[in-house]
Amino acid sequence: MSVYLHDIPMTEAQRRIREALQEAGLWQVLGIETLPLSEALVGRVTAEPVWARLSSPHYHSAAMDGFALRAEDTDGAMPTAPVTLLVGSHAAYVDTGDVLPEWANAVVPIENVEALDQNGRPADDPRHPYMIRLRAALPPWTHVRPMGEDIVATQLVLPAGHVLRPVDLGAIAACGYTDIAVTRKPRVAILPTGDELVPIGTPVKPGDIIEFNSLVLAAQVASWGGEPIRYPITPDDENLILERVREAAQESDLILLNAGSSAGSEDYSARVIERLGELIFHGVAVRPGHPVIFGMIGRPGESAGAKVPILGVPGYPVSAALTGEIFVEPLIALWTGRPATQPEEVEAVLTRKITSPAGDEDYVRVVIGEVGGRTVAAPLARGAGVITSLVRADGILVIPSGIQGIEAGEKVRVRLYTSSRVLNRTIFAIGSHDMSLDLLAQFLAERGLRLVSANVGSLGGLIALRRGEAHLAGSHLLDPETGVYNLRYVRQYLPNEAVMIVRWVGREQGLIVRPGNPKGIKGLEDLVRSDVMFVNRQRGAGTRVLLDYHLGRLGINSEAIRGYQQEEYTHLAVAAAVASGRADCGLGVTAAAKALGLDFVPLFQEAYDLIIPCKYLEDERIKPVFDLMHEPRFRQAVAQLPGYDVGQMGIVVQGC
Ligand SMILES: Nc1nc2c(c(=O)[nH]1)N[C@H]1C(S)=C(S)[C@@H](COP(=O)(O)OP(=O)(O)OC[C@H]3O[C@@H](n4cnc5c(N)ncnc54)[C@H](O)[C@@H]3O)O[C@H]1N2
Ligand code: MOO
Repeated sequence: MSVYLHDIPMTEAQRRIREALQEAGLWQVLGIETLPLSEALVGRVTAEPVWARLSSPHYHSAAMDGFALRAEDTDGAMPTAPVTLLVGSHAAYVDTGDVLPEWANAVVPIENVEALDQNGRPADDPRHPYMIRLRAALPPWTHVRPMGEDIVATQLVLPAGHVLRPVDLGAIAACGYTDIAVTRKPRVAILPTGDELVPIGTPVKPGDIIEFNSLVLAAQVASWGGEPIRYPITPDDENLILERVREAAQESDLILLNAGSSAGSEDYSARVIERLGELIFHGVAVRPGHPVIFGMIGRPGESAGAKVPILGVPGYPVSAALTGEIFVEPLIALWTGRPATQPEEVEAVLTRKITSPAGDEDYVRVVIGEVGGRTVAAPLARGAGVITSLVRADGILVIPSGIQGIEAGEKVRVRLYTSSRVLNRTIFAIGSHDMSLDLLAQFLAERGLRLVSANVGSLGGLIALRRGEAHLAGSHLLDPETGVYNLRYVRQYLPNEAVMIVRWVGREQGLIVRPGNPKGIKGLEDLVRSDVMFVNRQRGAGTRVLLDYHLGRLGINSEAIRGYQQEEYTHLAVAAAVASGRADCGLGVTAAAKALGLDFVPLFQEAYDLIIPCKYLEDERIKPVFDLMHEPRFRQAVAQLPGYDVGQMGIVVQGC
């Protein structure tokens, strides 16, 4: 039977991995080594319990600088009836940590005694007086650290399977050890493959992909307690890949063969594994990451039984990173003898409907906020190539394989990447994205706050506010009848919610044209020229509304515009259409033209407002947003963005 790209359920994949490793004698800790405590052992796992050899302290020790004495000798001491003790026979000076004299059982701090000379006058050297006078009695063992206060010899200090932290090393040394038995770090070979890959730092041309999966996988392996070995890029050549894998099998405990896992003409991973050993599965019903491969190959130069597990890690960066989390982390946990990581989970309300492929376990990246007493989760981009979806993610929502989707408003469980404490310091914005919000996020971070934004367009933002799922929404919806921004839409979509509309920025919209503006395009009037090809935004986009509004005012019939029907979904996609020559111009923001080195014909200033429910105006998280609107340093930073105007920032369009 061919196992080639046939998805099996996750539990079946886990079972096959376990059985293959059990058979190879690898379903256990890989090895134990005894290392000096002076080596960097933080993150290593104890291989055996640590039983104290010594007590700590291992003698009765003074806990204060002062005088050791017998507590009984101070009985009856009072402010009006002091007790005097002779130094030498009844009291002895000690520093903190000194051995307590055999005969003593308490220490009085030096500042609590009168140090006197033979004549009862203050002594010249208070540490070596003739006698001391006390005006309070001391109970026995006052200011003494008795032997074993910290650790009693024979006591369990740390169990086996414990991940060492800096403080643990101190306790181990204190209880009499110089070295410790820890589990061996699994060596994980990481082999990036692909003709299109170029090393980090190489100037790129179209088709080149900066090789970074090996960087991510290596960092994951190191952070989980393994020892990564990164190999150079191997081109898409079956024999070269085979040679590299063979080489890696000699020096590693696990091989991660990256990319070439799917069904493309140059996807060799499965074949290479078959040639070197046994292909155990190819395809698991998880998204992203479904073409993952697992096999066992022989270890060259060793007995026939010696095997090395190999994972074919899918090439798409999100798939690669998640494959690390799902498959590699538990193996490193097993081999190092620690429990697998159990992420903290929260229950959250989903802000947007998501669909999921039937039969697959689906890993949806989400951002999370605490809004109006509820925890809400907004899904991020789903593409397996969108590494920033993992960078931005606060957690992962796993949709089980039997479920084909989840409706907005349903409760879901999310595995957290971000600590739940941080979520309380998060402002959750849903709506139209604007670059100035990225700056706002930076300035808020200086104040210990996090701004998380989910970009769903202006209208989507108003709907999120209506459902109580955001603290604020950015919006730039023009009313074609009045030429006023946002007001009418807010009344229409939020009839029962008191909200403030505050002007945030003015943004320049204009025509994105090729460098040097070869067609001499000056305004919307030029769109009807027979030699001009236009590219449009999709219906419902704020920019499309703006275009139609101005065409109407100028009396231009959209049917006369060549390319009016060509629709793109983002500013950057419009710019890309112009850059490639598919269109001569399109309406968009300055920044999109700049990003692709294009020219820009400024036409209109549009308003981008923040819509904030009145009930959040007093929220500790929202106040700094208003402070920043008036802070010169912030206004200046926004004004420096190309095509931005902050002249009206902070003006209240509709108050509470
Ligand atoms: N006919 C099918 N095609 C694909 C399937 C399928 O089931 N049938 N699955 C898709 C899925 S899902 C994934 S995931 C990918 C897996 O692809 P491969 O493992 O074969 O990897 P490539 O095609 O070589 O690369 C995919 C993508 O990732 C980039 N990449 C690869 N390595 C690196 C690296 N080290 N650093 C950064 N980026 C990397 C590569 O350039 C590609 O853009 O297959 C789908 N196709
Ligand atoms: O399922 Mo593929 O693994 O990322 O998109």
